Amino acid sequence: MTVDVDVRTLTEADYPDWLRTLHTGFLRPPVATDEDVADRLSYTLLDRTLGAFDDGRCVATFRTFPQQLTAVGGRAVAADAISNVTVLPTHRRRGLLGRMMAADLAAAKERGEIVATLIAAEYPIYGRYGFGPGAWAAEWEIDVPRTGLDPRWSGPGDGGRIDLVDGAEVRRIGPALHERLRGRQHGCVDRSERGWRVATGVEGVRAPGSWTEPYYAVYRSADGEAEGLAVYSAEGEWWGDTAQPHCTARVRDLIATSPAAERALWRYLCSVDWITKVRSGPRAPDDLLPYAFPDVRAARIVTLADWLWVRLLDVPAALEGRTYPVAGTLVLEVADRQGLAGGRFRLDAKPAGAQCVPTEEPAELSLGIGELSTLWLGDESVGRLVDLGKAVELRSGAAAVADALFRAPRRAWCPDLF
Ligand SMILES: CC(=O)SCCNC(=O)CCNC(=O)[C@H](O)C(C)(C)COP(=O)(O)OP(=O)(O)OC[C@H]1O[C@@H](n2cnc3c(N)ncnc32)[C@H](O)[C@@H]1OP(=O)(O)O
Repeated sequence: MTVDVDVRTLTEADYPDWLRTLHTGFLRPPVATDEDVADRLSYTLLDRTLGAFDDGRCVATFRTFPQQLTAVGGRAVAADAISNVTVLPTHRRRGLLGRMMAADLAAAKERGEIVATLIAAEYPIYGRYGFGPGAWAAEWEIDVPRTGLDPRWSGPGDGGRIDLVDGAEVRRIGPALHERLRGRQHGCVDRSERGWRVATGVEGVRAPGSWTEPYYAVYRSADGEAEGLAVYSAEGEWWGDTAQPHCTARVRDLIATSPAAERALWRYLCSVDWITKVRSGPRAPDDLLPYAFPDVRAARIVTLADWLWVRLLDVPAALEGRTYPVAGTLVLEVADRQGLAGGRFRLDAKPAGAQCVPTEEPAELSLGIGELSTLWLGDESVGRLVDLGKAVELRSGAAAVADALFRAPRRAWCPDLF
């Protein structure tokens, strides 16, 4: 069935209807209170918010905002961050997402954004639009008694210290700490001031009583510099059948700018009396975490899934925006069904910098824009893509060259959900 549905940007008057549709699409109660509308409008960019309207009623939602995404090597590139994608169940599978996505990606390219990003609700949705999974997330569960850590531990032995602080202190030191992390961890995205206020309960609390104040632990090095932050809550049985407390610490955020701070914060969480389990929240699959314990098997991955999806909109700018561990040259044939970023490109990479330009030279490796987007964040093997039939080696040895160029020493990590 085809319907005459209008896809366009919003006016403020459209917003309550748009918000009810968003809630319905995400299976939340279809109610937009005045407070909810006012709060969300305070940060929503209406000219980057799309709706589909059937006979004047909003039936689909799509919102984007400008974002900075850290490339391999630490440089930030401009991203079009996509969120709030829904289509009402009455209007699904009629191409509305396709129309909104096409309009948005064209607008993002026009604005000069180099990549688009999103966190996918389901794996099969976004590959068709040229996205590829760029950073995976692992959630770990730590069985604290099994770690083999000395239970008498009461703080870092490296001259640093851990202090419990309040939300105001987190708003004071958190942003700078995160900026330093973002400058060294590819896959990270910038956090807004509002994000820190939401994370500390002073903004964005949508239902009375829905906010639970967490604990905030800050690691400071021997010279007093804040190098790490762990935000966690606790839940569980204080006194169960075993006459023992069994509590779980749920990590809402754990960021650090030094390995010492990171290790000390995991150690701290495993030293809190009554805590017998720790849930890590989304971590890089190669997180330091399990090796912080004498018994590495105490930390088990309970979920491992694609997390941050990336879509290159400008291949030369994206490939020049990251670093490469070795020097090498590669001619890539990039297919893009949306016609936004494909073509043949010659990459001249050196550790000091790269040049990428369109070329007529014979291609050495051919692949889709989604596969190149995945490789861009350094988290996939070209050889594996060739074996899967997702990349084709047109010159023998090209996959090995590409692997040497694209792989990063550590895996990408995006600690944020947006
Ligand atoms: C970034 C984020 O916000 S992630 C959140 C995404 N939203 C949700 O998951 C909420 C619930 N789902 C929905 O609202 C909708 O089903 C959406 C947004 C996922 C898809 O919207 P639709 O308008 O139905 O998609 P549309 O008709 O444009 O489909 C385009 C193609 O994607 C496919 N597709 C769409 N959704 C899915 C899915 N969930 N799983 C597999 N394939 C899908 C369609 O079959 C279609 O394939 P085709 O091009 O081969 O025919």
